[in-house]
Amino acid sequence: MPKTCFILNPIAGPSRRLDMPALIARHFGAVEPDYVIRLTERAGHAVELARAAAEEGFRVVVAIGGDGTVNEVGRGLLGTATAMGILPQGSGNGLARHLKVPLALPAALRRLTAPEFSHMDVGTMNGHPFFCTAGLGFDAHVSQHFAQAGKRGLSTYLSVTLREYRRYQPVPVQVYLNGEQRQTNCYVLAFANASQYGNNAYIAPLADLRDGLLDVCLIDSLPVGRALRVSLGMALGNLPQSKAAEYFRITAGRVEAQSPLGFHVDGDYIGHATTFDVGLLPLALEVAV
Ligand SMILES: Nc1ncnc2c1ncn2[C@@H]1O[C@H](COP(=O)(O)OP(=O)(O)OP(=O)(O)O)[C@@H](O)[C@H]1O
Repeated sequence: MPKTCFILNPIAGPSRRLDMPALIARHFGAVEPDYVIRLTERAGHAVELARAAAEEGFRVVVAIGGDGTVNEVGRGLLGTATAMGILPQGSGNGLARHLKVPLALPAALRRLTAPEFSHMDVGTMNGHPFFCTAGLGFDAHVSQHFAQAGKRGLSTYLSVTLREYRRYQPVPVQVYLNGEQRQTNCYVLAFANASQYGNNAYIAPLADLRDGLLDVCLIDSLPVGRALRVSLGMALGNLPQSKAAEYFRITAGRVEAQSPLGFHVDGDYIGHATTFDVGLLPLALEVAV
């Protein structure tokens, strides 16, 4: 059993009152255990906790939460010899689903007692690492308003999405991908390292965590008929075939927006900017799943 540090985000996901220490003890042992559990106290704290655990020599640091927690733990572990595990406790759990981590906690914990180790690519957006997806436009706009909603969970997310759909206006952008330049509107410009946003919403179903490439999904406008095709395509995992979105594969890209545009990494709204540099760090993070 690898020496493991669990980092628990107590606010992630739909509120549940699980006795996590007892569940972990059942699988990892309660007598002289070779693991610790540490709770985050604020946003950003998991980066520091993960980095400290790597310095203490833990072989695996497990993020207990959703993609925001995974992002923080992953950032803390970049450049260290410690692997990241995931106990999915978020609302969307995009990376966990992509990596086929069991969503049922007992099964996920069992796997962590003897995990498989491998490396995955890491994306960067204006220097912010991402493990699942990053994006500009409507999805970032929704992340921003979701963060301000005061409530979390899927139903809040869906109601914010519908409300903001009626208000959102796309922004003209210059996009530089694979040495080609194009002028377009950015309704959604998603950069996918993993295939989905979470909740099996497949924005880039062919994305591969180990191919050294980011899959780019461009949607330049979203009238109602196309919005329905995009939603269905994301749910069925056949958005590329539906022709409701355009796809590219890149190792690096740049976007220049005519006016400030919001961006997110791994579902968390970061801020607004007018230039965006996107890159990839091949196989930069070790994962234990
Ligand atoms: N103790 C804390 N108090 C407040 N916020 C926290 C705390 N610990 C972590 N956070 C923040 O909580 C945010 C949400 O966490 P996370 O993304 O893991 O859950 P989620 O949004 O429910 O799941 P998903 O991203 O899979 O939908 C993260 O951005 C993180 O920075």
